[in-house]
Amino acid sequence: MPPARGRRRAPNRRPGGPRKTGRPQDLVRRTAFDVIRAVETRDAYANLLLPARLRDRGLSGRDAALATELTYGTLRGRGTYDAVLALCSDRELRRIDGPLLDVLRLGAHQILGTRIPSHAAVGTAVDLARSVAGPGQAKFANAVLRKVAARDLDAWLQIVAPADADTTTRLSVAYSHPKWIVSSLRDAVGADEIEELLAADNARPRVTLVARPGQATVEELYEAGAEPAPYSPYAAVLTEGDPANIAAVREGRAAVQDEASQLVALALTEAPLDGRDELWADLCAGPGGKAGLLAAVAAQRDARLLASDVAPHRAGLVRRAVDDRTAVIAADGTAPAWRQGAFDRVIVDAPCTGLGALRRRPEARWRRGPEAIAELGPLQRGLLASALDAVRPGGVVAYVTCSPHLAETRVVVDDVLRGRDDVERLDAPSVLTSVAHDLTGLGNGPYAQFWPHRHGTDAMFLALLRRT
Ligand SMILES: C[S@@+](CC[C@H](N)C(=O)[O-])C[C@H]1O[C@@H](n2cnc3c(N)ncnc32)[C@H](O)[C@@H]1O
Repeated sequence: MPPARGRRRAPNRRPGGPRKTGRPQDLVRRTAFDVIRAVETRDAYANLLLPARLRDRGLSGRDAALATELTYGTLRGRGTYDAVLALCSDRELRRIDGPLLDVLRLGAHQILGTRIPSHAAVGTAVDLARSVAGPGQAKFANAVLRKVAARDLDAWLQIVAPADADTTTRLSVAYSHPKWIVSSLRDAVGADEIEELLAADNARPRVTLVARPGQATVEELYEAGAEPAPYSPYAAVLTEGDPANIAAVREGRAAVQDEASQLVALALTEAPLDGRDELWADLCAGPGGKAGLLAAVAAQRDARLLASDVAPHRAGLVRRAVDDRTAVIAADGTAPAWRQGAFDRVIVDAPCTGLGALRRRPEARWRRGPEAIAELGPLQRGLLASALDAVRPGGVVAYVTCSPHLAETRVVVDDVLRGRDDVERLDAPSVLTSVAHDLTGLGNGPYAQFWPHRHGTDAMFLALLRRT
């Protein structure tokens, strides 16, 4: 591996914001850095902020792809990179200023997680350190990153995550997940599959589209360059290109939506029901992914959907995803604005830790600790209880989370049902297999659990409950 050389100061470098006339490569790294900082300092979401920054800075094609890879890779690998950096730095990481530490993480990712030659990775990171933290810190960054570059990732992993370490610690460092998440995921998936799951969380997710029935077809998406998706009858996979370049997506007839999200919504529409099937509700609808699909299916069946979310701006986003036949309101699902027993089908896609979507939101793993589980529990139980009251006897409720954590999934459902004798559990895996092609591996029922490593989807949980 060639040694990293000290870089000369680039002409016209300003210590502040990115230079408009800079080399694209500087702008690419600066853009990744700015998004990583915003995630760190103001709880920004990388998947929302990055596309806006790429647009503002005129980055497209390969430059946009590199900025995306650097941003997501650094956020994803932070746990592993911090363990390596801690061994390469004579300062404790917590004593390093936030911006400089983020430059070091970005540099470590380029060195250990990409094919960028080490000397270029170190050099560009040192330039960035000089720009955001000054010349003295650039020297420090150079010294640290040259040590990082002395080994490849496998060699570092043998040091920071040795085979004889305690399993949770080893997996936590090797797969860059906080220990509490490793433990929780192992409780949910089992010891045999935990490594595959953690590895899948670190893989780049495929972009899946939904062709909203009655508005677009998968054939239309194939013609636009998408490919068949394995499970959902309405899904297509986009292997390259920007979804916004597809007319059906631009016109709101199709959308980006994970296949498991599509299937849990479809399962609600197909769960067996006696009698009337006219009025459906989505109690946690924002920003409208599942509501968009439910509204499209409802229109074909002459049913109507009420889509509600407690956050007015999120209810506003739902409005854009549904047709005019759908009523959209901002309301607290635990304090119903509707009469009890009003609906035939209700979905509660409960607010949760999002541990099932770590592929798409890599920063989520660092954002909250295990206390989030306890904080969300009462709300999840309140929303499910309210949904069961909102559905008529014989009607069906889907309880959904984008987390496989047992305390957010089966424990919530079991707790709520323990207090009532008017609910029966339907076999969610059977209903899901009836709406999907070739779907297995969802568990033995009555609940269903999708997994990134088994299905290539988010780890979505589904319970289907019928009022008696
Ligand atoms: C997991 S997201 C829903 C995602 C949505 N179903 C979709 O497919 O796009 C959870 C939503 O619950 C909403 N929420 C949180 N507390 C709520 C409450 N008390 N009543 C209704 N909605 C609530 C949040 O604002 C958030 O939009």
